[in-house]
Amino acid sequence: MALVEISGVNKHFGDFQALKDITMSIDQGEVIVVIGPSGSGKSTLCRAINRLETFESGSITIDGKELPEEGKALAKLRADVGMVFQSFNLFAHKTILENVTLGPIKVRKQSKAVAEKRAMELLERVGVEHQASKYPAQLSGGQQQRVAIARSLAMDPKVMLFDEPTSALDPEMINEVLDVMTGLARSGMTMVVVTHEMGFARKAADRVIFMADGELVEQATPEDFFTNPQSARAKDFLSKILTN
Ligand SMILES: Nc1ncnc2c1ncn2[C@@H]1O[C@H](COP(=O)(O)OP(=O)(O)OP(=O)(O)O)[C@@H](O)[C@H]1O
Repeated sequence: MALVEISGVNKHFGDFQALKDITMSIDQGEVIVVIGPSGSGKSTLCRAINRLETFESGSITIDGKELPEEGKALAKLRADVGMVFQSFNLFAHKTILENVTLGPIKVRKQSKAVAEKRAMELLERVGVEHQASKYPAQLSGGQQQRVAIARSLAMDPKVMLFDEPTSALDPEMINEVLDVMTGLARSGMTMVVVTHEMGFARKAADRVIFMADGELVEQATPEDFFTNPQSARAKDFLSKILTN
């Protein structure tokens, strides 16, 4: 069975249909990169996977379990699904180390010593271990986003969702975050990444999902998608981003 099963998902904002009958599955260890024009529903799909967005019909299961709509079960599910946003969403009044240990201590009931040891390993993995005692505002955007990745990893998620993780970064910081994500992809983490970074899609994706107008239009390996897109909409999208 696939780790994530998305089946017939429909989502409206008022009269506007943002997701149209989305069906797809994600295997353990698979890296999915979701691309498509602005407003095509990529973020909405990503957010539906951990119920930051509700949807009217269809189902999403993670590890065979249907997503609960609210309450403790939903909190547990969210702990299993790491999410990294465009805005880093770190706690401003907590140190970097506290940002990473908070979830494991509160939700996973780890001791402070265990949580701190693991947090330091993760901060080292993303290259910001020397910043552990600082506060988020003292770090660059790229460093803060790497802390956000470490914070998600500290919860030992089954799947990691990234919603345009480099869009808010200055150009020189984009690669340092993408390098961390590429390492994570190669380590076997199951990942769904919404991004406009086509280089990352080519390098790290097992499968590219192309969305347009709320539909899942195409899915293929990056090599097939970028060299031989099938639909007119994908060809049009690629011709625009290649000429920009
Ligand atoms: N909370 C909301 N209320 C109303 N409309 C919304 C809301 N969130 C998203 N939408 C609309 O749904 C559509 C899909 O939005 P979504 O953010 O999923 O697109 P996207 O493909 O991620 O776009 P981008 O690449 O620009 O981030 C857009 O037309 C957007 O305006």
